[in-house]
Amino acid sequence: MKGAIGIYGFRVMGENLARNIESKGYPVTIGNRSVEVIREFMEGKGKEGKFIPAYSIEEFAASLEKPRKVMLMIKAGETVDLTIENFLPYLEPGDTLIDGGNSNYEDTERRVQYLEEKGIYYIGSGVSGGELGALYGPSMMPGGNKEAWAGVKDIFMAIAAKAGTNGEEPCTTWIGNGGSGHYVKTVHNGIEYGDMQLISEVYAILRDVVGADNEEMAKIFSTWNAGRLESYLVEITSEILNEKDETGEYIVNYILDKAMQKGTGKWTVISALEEGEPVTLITEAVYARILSSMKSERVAAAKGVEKPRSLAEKKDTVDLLEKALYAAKIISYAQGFSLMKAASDHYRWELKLGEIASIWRGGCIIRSAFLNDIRAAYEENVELKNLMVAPFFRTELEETVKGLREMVILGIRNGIAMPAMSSALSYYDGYHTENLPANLLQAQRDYFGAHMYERVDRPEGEFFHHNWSGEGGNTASTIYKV
Ligand SMILES: NC(=O)C1=CN([C@@H]2O[C@H](COP(=O)(O)OP(=O)(O)OC[C@H]3O[C@@H](n4cnc5c(N)ncnc54)[C@H](OP(=O)(O)O)[C@@H]3O)[C@@H](O)[C@H]2O)C=CC1
Ligand SMILES: O=C(CO)[C@H](O)[C@H](O)COP(=O)(O)O
Repeated sequence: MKGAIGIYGFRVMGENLARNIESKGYPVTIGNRSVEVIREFMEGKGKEGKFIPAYSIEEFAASLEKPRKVMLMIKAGETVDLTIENFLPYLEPGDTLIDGGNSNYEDTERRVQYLEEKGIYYIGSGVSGGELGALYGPSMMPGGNKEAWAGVKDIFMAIAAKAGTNGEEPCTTWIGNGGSGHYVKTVHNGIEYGDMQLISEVYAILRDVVGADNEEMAKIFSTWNAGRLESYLVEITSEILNEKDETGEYIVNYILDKAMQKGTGKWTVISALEEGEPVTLITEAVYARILSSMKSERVAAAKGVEKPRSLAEKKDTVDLLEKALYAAKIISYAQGFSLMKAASDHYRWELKLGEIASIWRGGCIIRSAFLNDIRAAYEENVELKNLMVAPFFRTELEETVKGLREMVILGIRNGIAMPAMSSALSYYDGYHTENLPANLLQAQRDYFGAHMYERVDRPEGEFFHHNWSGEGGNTASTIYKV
């Protein structure tokens, strides 16, 4: 028996993905740098299935059907470069290497080109869904060398989560060339950071202002999960809040409030700055994790600082929080999708935003009911500039932004940090403002540095300089961006 595909890297994601593939009838070669993991698996869960254990890279490559398909599920970074080098002596032109980890899209872009020169097809594929997603159906975002897609498409389609009314639409599609698959996964994770921060801010208001207990909060999230906020993250939040340990204590109450991160949120923000896209909510979500990690500084600073108290009526607040969460979520996705559009234009990836919304409906961490509405918005208008101005979302926001405004005010009145919600509101307000105060800012730039400005009574693109102090000359600085 030869492996139809090989999974190299056999921890949380690799093992579960391999079991998923095998359950669909494909024999799978399995390997890992530390081979004990493979031995243990073959003595346990792997005994019965069509798994082909490989205890060296040479054995791994030899056990695969040709042309070979090797999927790496390993730690991102230079580990991937090292592993590619280790595999190269055993691969032949026409073979395909897939990186299913959370790699940086720029690395993937480089690796696609590097391997193309050697005749090896390279796919950088985002895989989302965590442990259970990998096992029962993840969302997968493959991009890279298109010629390789035909060879792996059937396996990807078979193992991906299924969405849609009939549950028959696979949550995977070819994303585009170069590093586009990993780029889309990076933005997915950025949006994931945003969703998690928003939910955490709701939790802070419920816990610290409303005074709701874990059981009540779990019920609130569970009720929301039956409505327009239906999503995996809202669902698991309800379960997390209810979970007790063996002593009967709520586990979440004992978890240290220091958030960690592996880097994909940061990459989203770096890309947003490079593309000139105001992805403020995800940026704040990344900073919120960083601030949370400064636990000892926070503890010291908090001593003796009294929080303002402004109580709120429970029923009204819960209703307003639902609106706030929904509005902020729309705004966050508007930013994320706008970023993907900008990157797509920049890198000429031709990303199909409706399809991306579609494959995020199942399997992945940000799966939610409202991705159906996002898909519909892009189906209606592929050139949509911003989700907030799509007719459906415009109406939804008109109804819910009031809740967001009220909850940000409530947070401010109670000294609760609401970075994601307040940045969402500022973005919404800024985007819907005809006259921003940037005229004054432009005047300041021109005053101190002769950087020039455009005028409201002249066509855009025509630049002016004024000698504000009377002492400067008429020479203006040139217009450019570094
Ligand atoms: N966990 C999750 O929920 C998700 C993870 N991902 C991504 O999938 C990939 C795998 O994730 P996960 O299963 O959590 O595992 P980890 O991210 O913890 O990575 C561990 C794997 O990387 C291998 N590895 C580390 N260093 C090297 C090296 N120098 N050479 C060869 N192999 C090495 C390990 O081998 P060894 O056992 O020998 O140490 C092990 O197989 C990562 O890129 C991750 O970001 C994607 C979606 C969800
Ligand atoms: O890719 C994922 C889900 O889609 C991972 O779970 C992700 O790595 C989590 O990121 P972080 O550790 O930065 O919170």
